[in-house]
Amino acid sequence: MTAMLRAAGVSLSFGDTPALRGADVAVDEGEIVAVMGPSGSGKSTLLHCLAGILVPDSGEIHVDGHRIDTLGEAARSALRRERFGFVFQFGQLVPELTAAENIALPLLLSGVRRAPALSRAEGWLSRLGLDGLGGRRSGELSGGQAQRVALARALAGSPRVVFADEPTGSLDSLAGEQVMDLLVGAAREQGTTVVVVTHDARVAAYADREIMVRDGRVTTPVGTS
Ligand SMILES: Nc1ncnc2c1ncn2[C@@H]1O[C@H](COP(=O)(O)OP(=O)(O)OP(=O)(O)O)[C@@H](O)[C@H]1O
Repeated sequence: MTAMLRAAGVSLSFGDTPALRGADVAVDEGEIVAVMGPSGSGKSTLLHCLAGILVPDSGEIHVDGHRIDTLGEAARSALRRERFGFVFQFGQLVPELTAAENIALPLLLSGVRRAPALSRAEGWLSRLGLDGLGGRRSGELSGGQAQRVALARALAGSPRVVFADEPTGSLDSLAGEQVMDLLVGAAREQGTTVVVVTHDARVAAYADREIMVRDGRVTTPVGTS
């Protein structure tokens, strides 16, 4: 079976700082993988390479069997828009837009008309327990609510892969659990592949598999094969 995501011998430095040093990883379609490891070990950099945000200095990145690190910025940006969803630690909602408009934004950017995009956004709001909050702006939402809106925005376009970087890092444990329940539930239902960077063992427990990044390389955690 072709891996949905594959990094082979990926190295990347920021100036003199090596962030990745020959990282290898493969993630199957529909798999939920937690990326763990010490601070500064290269987890976010690996996620950004797999997602086509950063281009490695050497090595290869393949998505669904196609090499992407050789593509130009426009093609990688189209790939991200069409196939990937993103959730970051601090939601990163557009403050000028309402919750519903934030969720609808990627749909609008991919050519869905405003009315159906907003109606799909409302469907996600209801599914995530946010009925009635569609008209609020991000400053009028709690952290947990805003993060659920960010999750809906990531999922609304039915992406093949969701990349989440510390998605619960700014939340208390109850709100964090809600976000992970919703992310994992939706991913399982839609067969979405999920890569989640986390320091939190409770978040990693939602994953099918944990990978450990140390000193810019992927290692397998002790005690697993
Ligand atoms: N934009 C950047 N410019 C310069 N150095 C960077 C940049 N991004 C990351 N680094 C460096 O690359 C290394 C890996 O960073 P990365 O953010 O991937 O680690 P991480 O494992 O995700 O860390 P954390 O768990 O603290 O978020 C670190 O030494 C970091 O300081």
